[in-house]
Amino acid sequence: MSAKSGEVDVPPLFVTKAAKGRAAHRLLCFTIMVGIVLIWIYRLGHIPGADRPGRYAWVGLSVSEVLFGLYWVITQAGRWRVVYRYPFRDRLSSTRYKDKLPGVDVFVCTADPTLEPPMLVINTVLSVMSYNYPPEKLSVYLSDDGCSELTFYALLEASEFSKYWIPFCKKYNVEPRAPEIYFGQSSPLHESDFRQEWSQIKTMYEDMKRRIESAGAKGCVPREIKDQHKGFLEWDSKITKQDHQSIVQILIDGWNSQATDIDGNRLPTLVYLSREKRPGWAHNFKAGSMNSLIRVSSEISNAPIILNLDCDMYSNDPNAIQDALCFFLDEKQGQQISYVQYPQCYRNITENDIYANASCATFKIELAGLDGFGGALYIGTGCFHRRDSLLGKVYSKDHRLELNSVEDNVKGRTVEELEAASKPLADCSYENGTLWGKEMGLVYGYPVEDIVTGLTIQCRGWNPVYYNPSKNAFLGVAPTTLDIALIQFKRWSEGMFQIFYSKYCPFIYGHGKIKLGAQMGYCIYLLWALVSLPTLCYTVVPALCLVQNVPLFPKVSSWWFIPFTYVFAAKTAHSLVEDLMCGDTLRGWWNLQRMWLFRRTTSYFFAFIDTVSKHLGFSETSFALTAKVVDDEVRKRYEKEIMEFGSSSIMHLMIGTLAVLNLFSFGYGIKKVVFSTPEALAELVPQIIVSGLIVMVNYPVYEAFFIRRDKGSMPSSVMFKSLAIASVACLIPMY
Ligand SMILES: O=c1ccn([C@@H]2O[C@H](COP(=O)(O)OP(=O)(O)O[C@H]3O[C@H](CO)[C@@H](O)[C@H](O)[C@H]3O)[C@@H](O)[C@H]2O)c(=O)[nH]1
Ligand SMILES: [Mn+2]
Repeated sequence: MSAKSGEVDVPPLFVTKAAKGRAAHRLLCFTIMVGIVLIWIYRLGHIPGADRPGRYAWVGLSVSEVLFGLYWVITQAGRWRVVYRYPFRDRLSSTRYKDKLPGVDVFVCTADPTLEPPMLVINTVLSVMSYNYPPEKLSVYLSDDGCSELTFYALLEASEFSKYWIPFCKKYNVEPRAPEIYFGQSSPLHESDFRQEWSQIKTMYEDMKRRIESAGAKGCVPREIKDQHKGFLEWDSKITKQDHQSIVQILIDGWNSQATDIDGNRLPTLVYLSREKRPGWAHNFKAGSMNSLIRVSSEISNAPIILNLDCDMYSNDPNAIQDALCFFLDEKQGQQISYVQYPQCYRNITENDIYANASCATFKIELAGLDGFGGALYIGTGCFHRRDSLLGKVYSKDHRLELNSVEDNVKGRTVEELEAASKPLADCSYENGTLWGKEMGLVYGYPVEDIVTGLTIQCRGWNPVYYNPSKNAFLGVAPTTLDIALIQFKRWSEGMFQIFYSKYCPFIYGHGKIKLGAQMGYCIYLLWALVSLPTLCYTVVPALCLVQNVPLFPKVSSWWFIPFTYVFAAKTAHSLVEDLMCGDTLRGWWNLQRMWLFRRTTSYFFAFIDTVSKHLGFSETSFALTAKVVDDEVRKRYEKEIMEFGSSSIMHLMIGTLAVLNLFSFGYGIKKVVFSTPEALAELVPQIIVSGLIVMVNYPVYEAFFIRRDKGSMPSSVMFKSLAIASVACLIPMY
């Protein structure tokens, strides 16, 4: 910067670099595109005459291939301009920024003490309370949509335990700072002060865990404990999850110099919130809870930076705040940055990731690709926000980060005064007639509140950042059964398709506000539900036509066979190489292919159906919470990477039926190979290959049908239904 402008030239706090190999990748894309166009030309030029069978099937496949091709073009937005971000944490620690560190409010959301056990929740809370960050600038808020006395009790215990845990963490620099994980990982070898303290803290932790879990088993908090804190008075006999007043309890008043740990150091502020719920009031799921958190925290600490976490996402890096601040505080580019999104990584991924939860390529490449177009997604957790942009402010040049401290904001008020002042902000009626949920805070009406909110923030002129550090900053819990995994994807794909169908459709809403690449990038996800249709067509039609000897592809010996083979091989090889480069195993990649098929034919398809039925007014938006705990037997199977089919859900029926159908057609194909002339065979070979591939991918389904006998195998009712539906389908003539 020139001396004229009066600013000093300072080294940047972060840099952005383009990924390597862009030219080679673009060349590959080009060849694939040529192949896709050739396929379209072939389809158009070879439609069977009205007198030949398979005309409709042909049209179906053609439409599918056009949709696949267009969708493929859209997905290129995630790979065209990949960029990586590199913050310089060390530069931030220079004296230049010492007194410029902003306050940080951490929001943790929980919604159900059974699906999200209090111990899990407080581990997350403890991990963020012990960040290497000045405690007087750090406040942690827990929003409990479950309004559970047990969760409150656990948080109260955690506030006591933190007085020992935080100094222990900082003194010995232990990691990670979620005690459950830490104590489960290692133990000090040598006799030392450290070891002694380690055992003390561990015992203390286990005692606390026992108390909390026994209260959980009884379903209530013991009387003698309840008498120790005024907060329990809120839970009278009438309270239920769906019907209760606002509860705000400040458990640690971090601005008070008396609130210290056992070594006399200040503690971060800790607040419990359960917003009001009343029958008949829409509570807008997580978005509603986040908006209450924004308001309540503004009354208490009002930090300019907000970190938003799901209750299962513990902090794995005690210095993560510093990294994120490098982006916000950078002199030149920081002003415009609205949020810094981290990838959603999991702690419980097995070696070959049977349910493909890790999505390496998505997190390592695609999201970084969207960032290249200025379209970094907000994915709901692991995200640092600027309070102002989250509140709905439009970006402007003279915007600055208010560096107020908790103390300034509290203005000498007592804990009771603050609680009383913030409760009304969490009441149902508070938002009436305001812009909350529309132009302020998180957007209401979509089960993926995060994606749509991120989009609106970008359209207001802000520039978010996607940052994927080599050391995971947060680790959550991934689904451990097929059903849970598919239901999660159903919620996502449904929510995203609803956005596509709304006024927020990126091509319309984002037009002229964000780059075309970013608009397309959003649609990679928003169109998930729609790609279920061509995928279903491809898994059903070639198989049905095969059993009736109706050819749908060019002969193997024809030139036209080449583009089909090339597009398939190039895309497959590309995804394999990409996945292996991202650190996945070969089996992991194979599992991903299976989950790709399962998700598209179940989650996305049912999401599509539900979206349409909602559009017609048959049903309402819901939010199916992802369970974070399963019973021991199920967990063991997950750890052994055995697929869990043990329920007769519609998802399983769909998967089973498609698997059986392709097994039939593949069997029929093999019979043909053995008994027919090469002439009669040549036309059907491509379909035999398609069915063969589907059969290979579906191997665990047959195993669950015919071989396995454990509780995670497919219920026999599902098997009989699948067999029946597939057999009937094979008898329908194809015209
Ligand atoms: O009414 C609700 C429902 C959910 N939650 C919380 O929202 C978080 C996410 O719910 P979860 O069931 O774990 O969903 P996931 O499928 O893991 O969520 C992903 O997708 C969601 C959008 O569908 C985002 O909100 C999440 O941040 C993102 O992690 C959890 O902490 C819940 O406690 C609430 O606070 N209130
Ligand atoms: Mn989750």
